[in-house]
Amino acid sequence: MAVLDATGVLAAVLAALLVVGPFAMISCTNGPTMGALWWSRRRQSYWSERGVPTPPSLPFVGSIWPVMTGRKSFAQHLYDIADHFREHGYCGMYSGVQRTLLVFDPEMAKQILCKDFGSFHDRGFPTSDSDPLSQHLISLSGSKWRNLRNRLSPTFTSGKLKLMFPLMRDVGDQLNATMAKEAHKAGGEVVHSKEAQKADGEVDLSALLHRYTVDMIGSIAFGINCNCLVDENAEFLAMSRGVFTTTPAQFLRFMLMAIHPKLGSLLPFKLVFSKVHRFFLDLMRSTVEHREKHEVVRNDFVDIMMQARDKDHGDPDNNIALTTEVMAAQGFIFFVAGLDNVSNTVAYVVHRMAQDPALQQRVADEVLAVINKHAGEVTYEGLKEMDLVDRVLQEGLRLWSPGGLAMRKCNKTTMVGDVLVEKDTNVMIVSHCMHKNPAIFPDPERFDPERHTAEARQQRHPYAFIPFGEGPRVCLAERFALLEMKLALVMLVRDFEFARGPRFEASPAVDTKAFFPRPVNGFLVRVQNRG
Ligand code: HEM
Repeated sequence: MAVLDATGVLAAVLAALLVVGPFAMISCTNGPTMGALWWSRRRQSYWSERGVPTPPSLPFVGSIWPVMTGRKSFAQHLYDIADHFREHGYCGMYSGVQRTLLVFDPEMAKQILCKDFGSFHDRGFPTSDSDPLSQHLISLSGSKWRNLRNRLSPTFTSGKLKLMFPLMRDVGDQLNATMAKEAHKAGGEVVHSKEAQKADGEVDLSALLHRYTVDMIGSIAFGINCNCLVDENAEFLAMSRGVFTTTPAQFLRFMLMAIHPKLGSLLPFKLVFSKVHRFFLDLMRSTVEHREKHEVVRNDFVDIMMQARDKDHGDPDNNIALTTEVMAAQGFIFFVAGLDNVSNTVAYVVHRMAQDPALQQRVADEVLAVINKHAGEVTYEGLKEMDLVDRVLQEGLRLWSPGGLAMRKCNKTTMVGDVLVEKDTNVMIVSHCMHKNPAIFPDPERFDPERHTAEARQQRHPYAFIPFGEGPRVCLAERFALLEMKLALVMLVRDFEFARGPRFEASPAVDTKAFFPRPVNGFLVRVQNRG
């Protein structure tokens, strides 16, 4: 979300000055400053007064200074705090003067995400009528969220996924074809002969799989061919990068929102670039017009939204009208939630297998045996039979941790474990911390798909491994994401072998400024034809 560079740091400094500056200026006139400092300190003593451990905090800024200065991503900073208090199962922190409870105990997570969902049904993200792309499932609250979620839930049922699978497989075939070309370009000569392979033959899997996910969401969510796997300069690819890019002004708004939501939403610009904003609105408008005019039925996400729109009625306070803008917001959030998460998890898994030829061979054996059984085809049913493929992806989700946080805002004071969580407290379930807890996953940095057998799952708390969140607000597209990742992995492993090349990084550096984990130099692996 927040990609921060030198200009971003400038914005962070501006944000800090904006918050601290006025008080500093008043300091010349002392009395009010002392009052403001006292007020800030008072708010920041909330957790210690209740015996909840917290990291150190700065007046007005709270515990998020490393994020404001761009030294750490928001998620990484939270992971580090949670790790420090791991034995405790929870801790407090402050964003500005706003209190947040971090939870990394499976039983408390279960209570918040599921048992007491009625007290924690929102994430507390602001939405605004003047910013139509903000009105999506991730941000909406209360009955409007419930109403929309109920109407969009049928998008990814098993029946719908089976209908979509031929479209998905077309994108998978294209991934396979583009991998062959990319490896050839890189000097691998994979298509022709193993012997002809030159010294490097490396391909950046992160970039390639990003193109795959854009094409997949374009096809499934918008019913269009984005052509990113075929054409590196496709417009959609530029737009998808725009989704993850933040200007200093937008970063300023983001930081102000972290300090206080009302401060951020007062600013007169939107969270995403206006060019990107217009692109998604125009795309949804033209797609809907085309379908209405030509009576196209495609059984995809746009169809589901159009059918739901035609049934719109009832109390506007509880109902969200599916205008073209609101539909565009849902398509937009698929782009935010469904690209890097998926592409980098698959890339990470292949990268791990490049370091473990025996595991890679076992995965390939399973893939080839199941494809053989299904008359040489990659089928929906066949993918469901691939147990080891499933487990290596689960292990990738655990270690790469693309969805390491589930956010909630308490809407009704509730006792959680031994902590009284008062209304308006922000709550973050730090699943990443549970996924790396040696008491739950011994030797946690080891890549071991055996952790995900049915027996192993039965032996741990059901909320100890929750890469897609849990409860009524669990990831809407969990089944789709798993199928999409499986398909990509199968299409790669079926025809190619992966190994360490000259630029291989065993532990790739992760971008400290990206919201979702992202490798700074991509995932470079050497590729050759499967012999
Ligand atoms: C590896 C891939 C993915 C991971 C790890 C992931 C993870 C998550 C997590 C942790 C949440 C929050 C759950 C909670 O608060 O309890 C979430 C929510 C969501 N995800 Fe995903 N996700 C993935 C892929 C996708 C894809 C491909 C899409 C869309 C096509 C998507 C759409 C959504 C939506 C719309 C929500 C909000 C649900 C709601 O609030 O009702 N996700 N996801």
